Amino acid sequence: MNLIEQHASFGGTQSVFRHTSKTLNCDMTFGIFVPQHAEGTRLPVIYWLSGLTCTEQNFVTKAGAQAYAAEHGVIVVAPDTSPRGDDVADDPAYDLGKGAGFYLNATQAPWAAHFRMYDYIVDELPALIEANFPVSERRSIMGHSMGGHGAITIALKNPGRYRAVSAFSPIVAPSQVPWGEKAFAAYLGPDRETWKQYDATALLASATERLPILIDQGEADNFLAEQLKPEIFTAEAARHNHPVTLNLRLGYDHSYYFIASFIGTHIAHHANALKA
Ligand SMILES: N[C@@H](CCC(=O)N[C@@H](CSC=O)C(=O)NCC(=O)O)C(=O)O
Repeated sequence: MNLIEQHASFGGTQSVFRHTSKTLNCDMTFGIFVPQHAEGTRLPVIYWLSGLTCTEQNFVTKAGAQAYAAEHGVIVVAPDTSPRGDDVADDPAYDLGKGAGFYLNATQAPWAAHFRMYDYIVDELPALIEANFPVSERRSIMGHSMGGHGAITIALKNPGRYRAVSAFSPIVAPSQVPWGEKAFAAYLGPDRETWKQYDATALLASATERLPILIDQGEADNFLAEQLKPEIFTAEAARHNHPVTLNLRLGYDHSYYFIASFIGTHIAHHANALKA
């Protein structure tokens, strides 16, 4: 692991590291905020998953999470959104290939060689963090848009692994919206049955843990009607008695201005669950 940058922030440190990922078969970067803490203590950790076109930098520099993580004494890890490098397959469009890993394990050429973001986020990255930073086994997960899809699906597929899950403007029904249909067809192939394993709405029926899901959604979000459709998810959650809180925020769009406005309430929500 190599340190790329480090800054003092709210009494703690915001760093970016690079490491070689065996899962993704390439070098990856991630951001990590570690609050001030007593020597020898281990802190709970929140994993943040970013959206389309992002690297770790978008969250680290725009969300304003450090102040709240410092206040609550939680570590926050923000990985990149896809494998990177010259030999990694890509597409000219912003919603496929690099920057658009969709937090799944691709099965189709040319993607399958590197695009295994599901295994990276669930297994390799936490193992790396737990071996090198003062984290406890109390972990939670949150994300934005494509990263909200990642956070919710990963929590639903891994009962007992996360103590809280939340999302900003998540893609909750990828099999039913253009972003998801395009990415899932490319990464997983045309058989829609295989898509269900990464579709939050489809996963609700078989979930074995009813971990409450907190969602904040901007009402003025340009992607709301075509790509996000939270009403599909809340209706299915109600059918399965899965607790979902959907806060519709008047006037807010899809941007990090929205995330920064409510990241404090999400980190407080996670901290409560992580410390309970
Ligand atoms: N470039 C695209 C839209 C890209 C975009 O809005 N990306 C969002 C996430 S969207 C869902 O995953 C984002 O977080 N961007 C980074 C940022 O710093 O705002 C277009 O123009 O349509």
